[in-house]
Amino acid sequence: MKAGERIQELADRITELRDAYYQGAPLVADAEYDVIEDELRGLIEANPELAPDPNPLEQVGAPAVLHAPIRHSRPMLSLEKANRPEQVAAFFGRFPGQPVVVMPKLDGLSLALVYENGRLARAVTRGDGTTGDDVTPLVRALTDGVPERVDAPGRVEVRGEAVMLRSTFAAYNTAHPDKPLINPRNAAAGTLRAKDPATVAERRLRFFAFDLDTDPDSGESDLDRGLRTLGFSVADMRHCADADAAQEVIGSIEQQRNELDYDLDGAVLRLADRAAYAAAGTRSNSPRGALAFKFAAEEKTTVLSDVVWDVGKTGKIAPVAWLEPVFVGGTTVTRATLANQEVIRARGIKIGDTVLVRRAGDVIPFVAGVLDAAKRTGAEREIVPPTECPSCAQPLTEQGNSRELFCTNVACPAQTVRRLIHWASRAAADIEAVGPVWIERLAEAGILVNPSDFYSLTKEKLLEFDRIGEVSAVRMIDSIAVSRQVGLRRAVIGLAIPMASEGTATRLCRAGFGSLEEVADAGVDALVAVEDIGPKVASSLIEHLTRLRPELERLRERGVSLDVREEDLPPVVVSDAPLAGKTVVITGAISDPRSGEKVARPTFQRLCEKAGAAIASSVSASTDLLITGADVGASKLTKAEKLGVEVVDQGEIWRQLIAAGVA
Ligand SMILES: NC(=O)c1ccc[n+]([C@@H]2O[C@H](COP(=O)([O-])OP(=O)(O)OC[C@H]3O[C@@H](n4cnc5c(N)ncnc54)[C@H](O)[C@@H]3O)[C@@H](O)[C@H]2O)c1
Ligand SMILES: [Zn+2]
Repeated sequence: MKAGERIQELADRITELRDAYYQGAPLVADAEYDVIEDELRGLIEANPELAPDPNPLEQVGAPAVLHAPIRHSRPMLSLEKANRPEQVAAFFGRFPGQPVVVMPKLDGLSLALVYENGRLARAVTRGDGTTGDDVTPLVRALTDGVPERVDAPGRVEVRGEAVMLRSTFAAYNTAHPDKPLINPRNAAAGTLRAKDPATVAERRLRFFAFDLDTDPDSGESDLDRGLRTLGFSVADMRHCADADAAQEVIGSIEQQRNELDYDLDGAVLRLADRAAYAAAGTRSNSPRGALAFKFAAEEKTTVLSDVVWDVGKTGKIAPVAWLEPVFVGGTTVTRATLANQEVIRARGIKIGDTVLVRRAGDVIPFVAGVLDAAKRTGAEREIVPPTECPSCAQPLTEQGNSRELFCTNVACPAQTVRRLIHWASRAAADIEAVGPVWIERLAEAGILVNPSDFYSLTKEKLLEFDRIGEVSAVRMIDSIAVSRQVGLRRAVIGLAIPMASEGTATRLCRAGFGSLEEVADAGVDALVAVEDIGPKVASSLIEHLTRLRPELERLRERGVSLDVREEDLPPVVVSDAPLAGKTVVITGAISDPRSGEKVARPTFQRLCEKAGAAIASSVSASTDLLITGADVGASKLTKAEKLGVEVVDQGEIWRQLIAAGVA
């Protein structure tokens, strides 16, 4: 094909994809759309004379269907993209000596908030960049972080991103299996397209500011400070003196991506000084004073080749998608969850479909839906839920409004294997040397049925199997022996009692229960008296521990400890506790200065607790100390600095712990 034809083809496709995307019904994943833009950009660079007219690469958004059009005071643009360090260096090269901030590129939709004489006058979407939609009532009703008043005279315009938090997105999809949202970005955009705020009341959004327009003679010259002074939550901006520093911050934002409660698709570099940013001017569709560094995609499309119904440790039968391998969220994904039959029905998914796979954060990958149903050939097959257990062939029961399927046969072989694997897992007995494949083999041979059976295994028994040598057999037996010290907390986890979470196990220990038998004998009232344990969790504990009574006896007979372990008890605070009353956050790698050995985070936390500290997981205004180990990420430090939290090196804390006799 000639370049000119290809250029036109790509331009048409981009227009089509943008229209669909900005109407809330994308046809492809963003990463795939970006590939098409990149190809077009490359072709136009090589053949400038063949540039299409109009050139979609010089336009912003799509000519939206506007209900209440408002013209922007200055255009709301797209951003120039980069994905290589040289491009970051080139950006710094263009603005020698100018301070630059690096911040996350939030994946939501941009809004312009206009304040007149201190009052919110309008909230407007980007639209086609020149004209957007007035969405003030929806923003007022649904978006957190948009103050009604700011302390500034005249006209002030604040721009930023409205996002749906991942937690809001997940909670909404759990509560509404019949009408799931595709992803947080699409959900945010859809929310602000609603006709009536009441219909989308559970879809709350959050606004993070990243741009400020005020009377040039007044206010702060630094963007971050200017926005904070007005009372906004600001995209997390970090000042960087040079390209190396910026590249480091970009790396740390990408690394941190999984821990954040919002989607981000890159990092934005921008001149920190407002006047310098304005003076840099714009290109046809992007400001010159900013650059977007793109991260690896968390969503891709691929073909759903089959669906397998998997029996879990509690008997839940969950649909698992088998996918053509796809690189997403930093790994190659071949399996993803489809949640339950309601979700499959609501998303209209069939075998053979091209589906959107999302792998964001630490959540297991899931199939978010079919994007382009027009691509169907007719060869797709319905996904039919089973009527009997794929493992034991017993009839299934349906539970809850998402109609989850359960096999209630306690002797179900698949459940047995899952429960054994769970018992051996890290969070429970941690039988490191006996992996899932071995557990399955031993279960098939009838040697393993209950967790207690691990503890009557012998080296001789293992050596009867094919493909196992003396060394591994000994390793397996040793590993099982060590796991006899499992203790109350991890045993509760390992027994996979429905509704009892890891938190439940921790709280039982801290509430003073001395053993698993004590919990089993406690009665509902005593269990409900424990913090955060409700009547349902309490009765599930009693029901299952009563059923498991003979198993508990067998475990005891075989030398397994079901008593509370010292480390799971509330810490006994030493007298003259050096950290008494302090809320501390620990970050970085910790090691004992006396031996140089690495110390696990929970162990160090425990020492700090004994020294009187309360442990928090993230830095906030109520944090007293940030204790830093080796290799500390920039983000926590910046945050501590901003909030005025004292930062202390681990060396100083170790000195205090040792002096107080804690360590
Ligand atoms: N799937 C599809 O079919 C399809 C179609 C069109 C576009 N898209 C996607 O939409 C995006 C298109 O680019 P675009 O021009 O709309 O946006 P962009 O990627 O060029 O980025 C500009 C936008 O980034 C946002 N942003 C977030 N954090 C920011 C920050 N800290 N500072 C400045 N801006 C920030 C703003 O909303 C701004 O409008 C791409 O990610 C593309 O993949 C997808
Ligand atoms: Zn079964």
